[in-house]
Amino acid sequence: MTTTVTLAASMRGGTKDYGHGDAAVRALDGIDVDIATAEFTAIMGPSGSGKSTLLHTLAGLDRLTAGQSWIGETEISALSEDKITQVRRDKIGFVFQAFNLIPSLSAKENITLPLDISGRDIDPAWFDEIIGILGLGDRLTHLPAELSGGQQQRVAVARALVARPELIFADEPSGNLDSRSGAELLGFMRRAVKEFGQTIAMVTHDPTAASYSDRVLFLADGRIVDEMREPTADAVLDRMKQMGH
Ligand SMILES: Nc1ncnc2c1ncn2[C@@H]1O[C@H](COP(=O)(O)OP(=O)(O)OP(=O)(O)O)[C@@H](O)[C@H]1O
Repeated sequence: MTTTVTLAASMRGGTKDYGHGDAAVRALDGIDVDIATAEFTAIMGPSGSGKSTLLHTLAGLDRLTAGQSWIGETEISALSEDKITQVRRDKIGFVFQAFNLIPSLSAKENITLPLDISGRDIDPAWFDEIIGILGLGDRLTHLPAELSGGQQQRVAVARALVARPELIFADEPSGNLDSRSGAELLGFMRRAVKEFGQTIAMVTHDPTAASYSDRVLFLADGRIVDEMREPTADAVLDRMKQMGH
């Protein structure tokens, strides 16, 4: 029996240089990677190994110097900035450490902003489900400044999920949270993958956070040097130690 894996994102020969001459840094050095649909992928590696650069170039927030990358079937490395912006808006949700909530908008307005911007309707049942699972029902009229860090982060997750993006990119999503809120958030992300078929790619330094994923990619010096399926926190920690982290 053969099974076809659908790809939510991929990269071939991904190379990214910053700066010029003596100051030049090769942040990505010929990366080949596939992000399968309905899978939770964690990206780990020492500081400066290229994790954020990989996430940003996969998401079309930054351009490769050489090589190709795709979101679904669309080769974004071949598109103009305007077209990339459109692909990002239509297909991608972001959960970054700086929550990027708009201070003057309520939690609910922040959550529905991506749909409002792209002129799409809100699916009320889906909205209610996300809000229920994230426990934000009694916080929807609050401004971000009136919410705890954990609640703000959950608003950012709800905003990323509400448009049912094909792919969510997360950069240290639990980084600013206490361990209980972090575990809740990661548990929810895992549920979104298992129960709703959401695809998530997440950068993290934390072996426990990585253990919520289906697959960990290990980066070193801009290259993928290893991967691990069904990771446990201990196995990830051992691997990181071997890498001299
Ligand atoms: N805008 C930039 N200009 C110049 N160099 C950069 C830029 N962004 C990243 N770099 C360099 O590229 C390399 C990879 O950086 P990147 O942020 O992707 O690593 P990382 O693995 O995410 O690191 P960390 O875990 O510390 O966040 C580093 O050497 C970094 O100094």
